[in-house]
This record gives sequence, C-alpha cells and structure tokens, in this order.
Amino acid sequence: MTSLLWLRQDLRLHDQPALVAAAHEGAVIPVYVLDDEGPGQWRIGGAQRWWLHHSLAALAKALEAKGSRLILRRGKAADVLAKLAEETGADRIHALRHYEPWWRAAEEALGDRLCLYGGNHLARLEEVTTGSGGQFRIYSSFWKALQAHLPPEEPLPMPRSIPAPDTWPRSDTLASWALLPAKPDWSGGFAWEPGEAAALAKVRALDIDGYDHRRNLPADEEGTSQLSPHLHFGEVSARTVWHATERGDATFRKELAWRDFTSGVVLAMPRYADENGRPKYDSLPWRRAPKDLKAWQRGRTGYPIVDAGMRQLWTLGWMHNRVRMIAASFLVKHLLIDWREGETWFWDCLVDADYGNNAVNWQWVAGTGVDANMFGRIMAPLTQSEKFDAGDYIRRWVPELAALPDAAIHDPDAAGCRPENYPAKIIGHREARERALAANAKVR
Ligand SMILES: Cc1cc2nc3c(=O)[nH]c(=O)nc-3n(C[C@H](O)[C@H](O)[C@H](O)COP(=O)(O)OP(=O)(O)OC[C@H]3O[C@@H](n4cnc5c(N)ncnc54)[C@H](O)[C@@H]3O)c2cc1C
Repeated sequence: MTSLLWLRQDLRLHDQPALVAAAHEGAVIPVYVLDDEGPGQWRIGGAQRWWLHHSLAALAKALEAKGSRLILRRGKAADVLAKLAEETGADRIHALRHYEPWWRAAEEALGDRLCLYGGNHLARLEEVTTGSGGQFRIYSSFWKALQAHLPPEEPLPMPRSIPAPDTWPRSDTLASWALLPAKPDWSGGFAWEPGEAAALAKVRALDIDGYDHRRNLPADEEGTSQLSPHLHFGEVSARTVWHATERGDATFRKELAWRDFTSGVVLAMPRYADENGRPKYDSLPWRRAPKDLKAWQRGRTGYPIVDAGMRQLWTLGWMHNRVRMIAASFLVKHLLIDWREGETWFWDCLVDADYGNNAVNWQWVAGTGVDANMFGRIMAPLTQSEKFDAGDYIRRWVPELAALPDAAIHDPDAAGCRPENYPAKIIGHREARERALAANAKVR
C-alpha cells in the first residue's frame, strides 16, 4: 500500500506519529503543499516564507538521507492532495492534527481517507475541556485542567528508514516558489538556522535556569529559548521540549503550555484573529491614523523601548516577549489604533507568526479578548523600560541613543538630551492615557 504523508507545521522526522503510521503501512510519499488560498488573509507572511524555504530545504535533505523525497506542490491543499492521491494510487493520507480554521476545513474536505494523529501539542485539546465540555477561555483554568494530561507522551524516535514508492510523482522545485526576498532582500539580519537538526541542537543546549526572572529582561539574549519559530514550524515537538526541560525552571513549561491554550481558543472561536472576543469592543472608537501606524512600524515613536522592539522585529523577525507586550499595548492604548493592524504587521514580520499565539496575545494585551478585560489597564512604557532594565537593549536596537547614560536612555525627551536624529514623543503618556480611557468609556 502507498500513502501520502501530509506535512504542514510539523516539518520533522522525529516524534512524527503520522510518519510512523504511514511507514508501517508501506510506501510513503511525503508532501508539502504551499496553500495561499485556504488561509486567505492569513496565508504565510513574508518573514515566514524565508524560514519556510530553509526549513523545507533541510527537510528534503533529511528525507533523502533516508532514501525518501519531499514532493512540493502548490494550490488549495485538499484539492492538491486529492489529485496527488489519485495520481499515485495512494489510499490514505496521514497527517498530524492542526487547529487553524483553514487546516480544519481542508481536513473535512479530505474525508475518510485522512488519518489524523496528535503530536503537535502537549495534549489532545479536544480532551482538555471545561466541565460543560467547552474549551477554556482563561489560561490559569486551562493550566489546572492540563495537569490531568501531563506529562505528555514520550517523543517517538525517528524511523530508521522510510519505504519509497516504485515511482515518484512530479515535484515543484523550491526555487520556483520564490519564497526568499529578492528586491530588496531584507533578511540580512535573520541570524537563524531553520530546520529540525538546528532545532534539536538548540533544545539540547537549552539552559532554563533562572528563566522565571530572566525571561523579563530583554537585554538578556539567552534569557528565553528562542524556540518559537522552530515550534511553530514543528521542527521540534512541544513534548520533546517538555521532556528535555523537565528538571529545569517550572515556569518555562507553563509558558510552553500557552501554545496549547491558544490553539484551544481558536478551536472554539475560529475567527478569533479577526473578531473581538468581547463583541462590545466593536463599538470602541479606534483612530484611523496611518502616520502614527507607520511611526510605530518603523520604530520612530519617540519611546525608546517601543522603538527598540519594533526595530528588533524588523531586523531579526522576532521580538522579546516583554517588549511585544509593551509595543502592542502602545499601539492599542497610546495610539488607539485597532489591535488588528498590529496583529497583521506582526504576521508579516515575525518568523514565529502563529495564528493562535498571535491573535490570543494581541487580544489579551488589548483587553478585547475572552480571557481578561484589561483595556482600562494602561501600561506605562517608560516605567516598564526602567523596571526591566532595558538600557542595553535600547543601545543595541536604537543606535542613535547608544551614547546616552542609563538615567537618560529610557526617556531622552524628559532628560533634555534627545539627539536630533531621534524623534520626539509621538504623544505624551498622560494625554494618551486619558484619550484611551475616554474611548473605553464609550464602549457599551
Ligand atoms: C502581541 C504579541 C504577539 C505574539 N505573537 C506570537 C506569535 O505570533 N507566535 C508565537 O509563537 N508567539 C507569539 N507571542 C508570544 C511570545 O511573545 C513568544 O512565543 C515568545 O516571545 C517566543 O520567544 P521564545 O521562544 O524565546 O519564548 P520562551 O519564553 O522561551 O517560551 C518557550 C515557548 O513557549 C511558547 N510561548 C511562550 N510564551 C507564550 C505566549 N505568551 N503565548 C503563546 N506561546 C508562548 C512559545 O512557543 C515559546 O517558543 C506573542 C506575544 C505578544 C505579546
């Protein structure tokens, strides 16, 4: 029997239950479908295309080392797979379960020939439910319920060999997909090594001692794992990471479980990336302010911590979590710009852009989501910057300010030493706070 192995955000050979099941049945045709139609607005963004190119190249090489191949096809996933199954005489399609709405629609269209397996999450999310059988909306309750499903299953080893079909179907070339940026090539600062081998090496070298404290310090480049793009593309499974860190700081595994939580939220509310979790926020009077939005995107708001984060995002395709919260809050509360504008920008710029993680975190910061009503809590970016000791972080990402002393770097305007080539604050904190609270008061 020949079957298809449909790889999506699980670009790995170890802890890959769909591969194990397919190889058990006979010849396996591994396939990746670049689907820009099904996800609509949420098709893979610019920074992730760069990552995807390198990750697929690494996967193809790993498959070849096992006597197999990676078949590349492009188009609407369910149609492409149905056609490929017909072409190759494949009876079944094996795949890991994903919760993005476009994947679930494709899975439904494929019907009975599709065999789905767990492996991308710590637990089967359909089983981590409230007393009434629904998905959790509050992380702390989710975490409590998840305990009954932990530890996650032990990861599966990589199969020794992968049975090949007698003849291979045609494949697109990776180059023909033009996933890498060309004119201009903005990826010069992407100091990442995509692919399963690099992801596993990173997990092996991971030191999470002191994570609970260090994760809040943006200048500490090793204070967090930087595994998010590897986890998003499934180059390493969450359960592999879990078991590798079982003896370390427990806070790390609690953060890792956020990924499961956000997938549960979009399982219950598939349009969570597009719609306020609390519908009453549909009446919030957002500002349409393209100049302010651009200043935020370019890292020219006059708030050094925000600007440092936005420039880190543009250069690396990644931003420290503490600064993501500060920058997101600044857009939504200080500039009163709809959270979906920020979510869309992140989607295009982040190498770890993830439907559930991005939407749930944006709505959490905005206070429009189902988990917490926080719109009225206005984060003070300058206080945050001082509290989390961001001086060296600002020096690295906002070179115009590099020569300023610690006492002045968080707020050069107030210290009276703002260099000419750095912008004045786009809005004062007190004024912004009052405007946001007044807008919130109009929400009914
Ligand atoms: C506005 C905003 C948008 C975000 N968008 C994304 C996104 O698109 N993709 C994404 O993966 N994360 C997103 N996050 C969550 C978080 O910032 C990143 O997961 C984290 O910074 C990745 O760095 P790390 O791998 O070093 O994390 P670590 O601190 O080492 O954590 C380990 C892993 O746990 C998971 N994790 C940790 N924190 C969170 C969290 N709050 N929510 C969900 N998963 C988490 C990630 O998979 C991460 O790789 C967003 C946060 C905010 C505030």
